[in-house]
Amino acid sequence: MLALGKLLELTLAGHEPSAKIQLTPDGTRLRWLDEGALEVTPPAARDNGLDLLLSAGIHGNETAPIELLDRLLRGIARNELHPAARILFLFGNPEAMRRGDRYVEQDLNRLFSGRHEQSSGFEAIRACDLEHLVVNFFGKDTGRTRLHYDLHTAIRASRIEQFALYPWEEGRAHSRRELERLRAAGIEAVLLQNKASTTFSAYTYAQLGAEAFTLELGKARAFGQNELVNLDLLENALHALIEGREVVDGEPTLDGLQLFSVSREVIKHSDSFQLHVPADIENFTELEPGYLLAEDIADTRWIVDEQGARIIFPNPKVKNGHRAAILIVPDEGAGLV
Ligand SMILES: O=C(O)CCC(=O)N[C@@H](CCC(=O)O)C(=O)O
Ligand SMILES: [Zn+2]
Repeated sequence: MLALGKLLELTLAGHEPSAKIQLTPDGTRLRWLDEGALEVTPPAARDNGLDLLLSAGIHGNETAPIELLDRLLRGIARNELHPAARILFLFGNPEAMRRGDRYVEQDLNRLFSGRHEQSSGFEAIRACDLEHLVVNFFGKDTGRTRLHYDLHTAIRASRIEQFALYPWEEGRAHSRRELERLRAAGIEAVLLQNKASTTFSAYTYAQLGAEAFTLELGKARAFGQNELVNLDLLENALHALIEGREVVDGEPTLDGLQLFSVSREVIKHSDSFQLHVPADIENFTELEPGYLLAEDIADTRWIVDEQGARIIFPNPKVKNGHRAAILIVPDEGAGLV
């Protein structure tokens, strides 16, 4: 296998490869760009016009998606997968990956869309570097199709194990076709966002015009302990995207895909913040109207008043000013186009 196919090994070892460009026997070019960053270019005759950004390790301890990208890249470097798409593979936070931690100094996934300019330190520099890498990858050619999957795992167990978060931009509708593709890739639910955010997928969606998603793929575990997460459908879908084949097999449908929208984000304002849910509560647990969810300084209280409300990402340990939970409600999908 080509040495650049071992991007994960190189990244975990903190090694810069001596040969930065390698060609597979079928003419696919691999180019190492930076720590954890590798561009794949198919031969011109096979290029189908898709620019596919695949990222994982934005949170360093979320290993199942990192291992998935490693398998895809090795498949290409072994000449087993034959790309028709241009692809940028990114391991988001190499230092956090080496430490097995979510982040080093601060959450990288809160620093995009220029938010890094208001900050400093390790993750702020990395967010700026990642933005540059992606801008250069997508380039100025607006005739090509831009697609970004930012792969994650969640901190806690979930009643719906594999789900997507679909970013938001003023005046832009969410795409039914993209959701059909996600359904075929084993995604069971999609959360339609309704406000701007500083995550990586929100950046590529709103600033760079890509179709972009954060994919949550089970519970975060250490390297080599991901056998309980079945990513076969997603892996098949990514093989198809990479090779320029149709992901949806048969008639496209959203049947079985659960849609939600954000009702409220619970923001932690102070050290007095209290979240009144069991420590082991699962994502997508339903909360009854009247439930006192959280309290904070100045008698701030979050009481559930939505029918069919569910909670995701409850985390009272986030820094002040950050999101400590999201309350979501079922969505009919009326705004899809
Ligand atoms: O499990 C948790 O509590 C957090 C999981 C996580 O990191 N989720 C992403 C979602 C990104 C998005 O909103 O698109 C994050 O919070 O960064
Ligand atoms: Zn994550």
